[in-house]
Amino acid sequence: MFASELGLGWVFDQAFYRIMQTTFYKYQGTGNDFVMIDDRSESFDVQDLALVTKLCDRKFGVGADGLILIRNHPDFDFEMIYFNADGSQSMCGNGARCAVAFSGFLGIIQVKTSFLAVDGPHEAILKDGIVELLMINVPGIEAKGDDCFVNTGTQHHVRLVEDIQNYPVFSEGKKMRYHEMYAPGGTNVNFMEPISEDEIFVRTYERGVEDETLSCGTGVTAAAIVFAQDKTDAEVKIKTLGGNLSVRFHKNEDGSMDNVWLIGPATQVFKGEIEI
Ligand SMILES: N[C@@H](CCC[C@H](N)C(=O)O)C(=O)O
Repeated sequence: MFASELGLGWVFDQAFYRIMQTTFYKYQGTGNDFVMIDDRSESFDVQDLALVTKLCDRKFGVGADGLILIRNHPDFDFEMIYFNADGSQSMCGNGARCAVAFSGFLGIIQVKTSFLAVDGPHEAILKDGIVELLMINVPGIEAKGDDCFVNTGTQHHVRLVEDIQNYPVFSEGKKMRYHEMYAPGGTNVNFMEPISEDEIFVRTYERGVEDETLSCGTGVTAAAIVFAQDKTDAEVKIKTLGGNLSVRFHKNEDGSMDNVWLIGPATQVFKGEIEI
């Protein structure tokens, strides 16, 4: 209802309307796209999952694979709060790279940053539109039949396949995403094919989007770790449907990984106003 309907007049209508407006930005990292909101005022209601799903809806909202809030934190440059398109929360590698680029745009950070995400603290370097993101340490690779499972801040099943361009990512991904061994939370599902001795192609079915996305940062990190598991210091190039990324890591004697870096572009696409 407008204020004028309450007899308060046009001036109050304008004030009331402005209060409802929030600026958002759209970012993409190798085609994984996000609604990005500077929420340092903490005015976004994080309990309002219907609003998150509405904003991410590609027909009725802005349209995105996820929504990210940037908030202040006493011990870090900023905190990233990430929601999948269905309102669930997790770590997001491409989202974190976009959050770093957005924080640079907002003037919160310059080149180096340390910020907090749901899986813990991260460091990153922002230079010429490329974000190098330090991921959490990875405890190791678990065998899952012929496939593998790796936690790179969130859950990832990884399968080696042939002819990846024609692989049924949606149907096979959906099967593993809901497989009983991952119940009740489920998992993201990645399919990878080696291109050369240091390059792979990766396609991902993403939990929370419930579809294949053009790229998944934590997913390609998991795939790179499986691919180069025999190396002590690895550098893997990755092609996705949405562009190119790279991952480097150090493998310890106990099978764990540290110094895990995800590297690639993060780009602002447009800016708009929404009523929330
Ligand atoms: N696209 C993300 C992964 C998002 C998290 C995932 N959907 C989950 O529920 O774990 C990325 O770039 O890492």
